[in-house]
Amino acid sequence: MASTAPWVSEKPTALLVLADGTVIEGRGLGATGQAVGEVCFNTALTGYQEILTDPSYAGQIVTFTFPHIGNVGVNDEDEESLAPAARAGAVGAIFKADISTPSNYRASGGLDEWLKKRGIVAMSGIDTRALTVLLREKGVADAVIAHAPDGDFDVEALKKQAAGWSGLVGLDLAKDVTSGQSSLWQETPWVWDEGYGEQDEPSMHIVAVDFGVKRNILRLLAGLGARVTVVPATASAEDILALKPDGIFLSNGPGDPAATGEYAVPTLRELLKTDIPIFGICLGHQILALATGGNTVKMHQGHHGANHPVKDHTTGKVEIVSMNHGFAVDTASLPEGVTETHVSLFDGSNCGITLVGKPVFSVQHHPEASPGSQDSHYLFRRFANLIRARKGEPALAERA
Ligand SMILES: NC(=O)CC[C@H](N)C(=O)O
Repeated sequence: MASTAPWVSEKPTALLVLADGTVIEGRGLGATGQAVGEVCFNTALTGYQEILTDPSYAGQIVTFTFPHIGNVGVNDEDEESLAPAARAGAVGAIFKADISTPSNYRASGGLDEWLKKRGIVAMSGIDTRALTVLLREKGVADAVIAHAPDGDFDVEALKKQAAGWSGLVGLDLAKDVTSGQSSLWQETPWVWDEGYGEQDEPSMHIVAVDFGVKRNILRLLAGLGARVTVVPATASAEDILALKPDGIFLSNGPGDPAATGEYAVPTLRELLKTDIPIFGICLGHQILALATGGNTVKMHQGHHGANHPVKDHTTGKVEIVSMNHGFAVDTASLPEGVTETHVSLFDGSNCGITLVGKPVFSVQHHPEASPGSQDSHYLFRRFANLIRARKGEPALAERA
């Protein structure tokens, strides 16, 4: 099937080629060349820069259901990835409307230039509603997004490339985006130095295992009054414990949790033998579930948005959250001693667990709210309270 959007009358300068041979034409934006990845749709109305720089999107091409993306430009603070390289984040982006001139007091530049600089291949002028319907019906798709300003494409080669890609199942991508593990950036361990939030003197030490950590998570951990040391995804339990943490944080990250779990699960099982509080988000949640003996499964279309309802069974409250995951913890696989704490009200899938009698819990969604509502910020205070309880300090109010 070839589909040309009615408003594209010129020669297409970008193609999205799905593994099943579907070819969708549009206007090229951002980096030229091509990128292979899994196409998913994100329903957030805001936060496109946070979304595109979320390292959990490595290996993925994001199509935005909101039609007008780019109108507030880009700035340095909204960058979620700590690594400057393109591969620490989405590899491709799909928009309905062309990018307009940025209009916002925070903007330091335009989205198109930024996409180019970051190496993200993008396209506009396509019917993103039709593409979303297709992804909802058939599930997320392996694809190639290609941008050639002269409009010359070898469509057959692109089809072959899309069909030949392995897909995300079985892929450990955390090792590619974690700090210290690649030539991307930082030596590890390193200490977060963008401020301690509310207090000058840190009162606790949190070691964050970086599977592709987002900047706003580190900001919020520091905001608890913590000194935060970041270690690579492959850090051993010995390395982590040598840092004498008061709490251990397991970050979000890209790829298949079972693949990353091959090295992360044995480490975590060692850490679970201690009484140190542990908090996991997204990939960190999935790895915790795997460490307890549970399973993860690939989802049909995943959850990607900033408007998902999740229920916290421990309080009975519903929170509106940011989501970005394509794998999920299989609730039925959770062993005795693991309690489900949160559930998605969209499809009933698992969104949180706690280990009975242990100061250990994790959630599937993104309580750092980047982008998205701040309903789940209380989870950071819940973590701080576990650490404070172990130190004999009084609890903070969970909800501000
Ligand atoms: N945001 C995340 O950490 C995503 C976790 C995992 N890569 C998934 O897609 O389910």
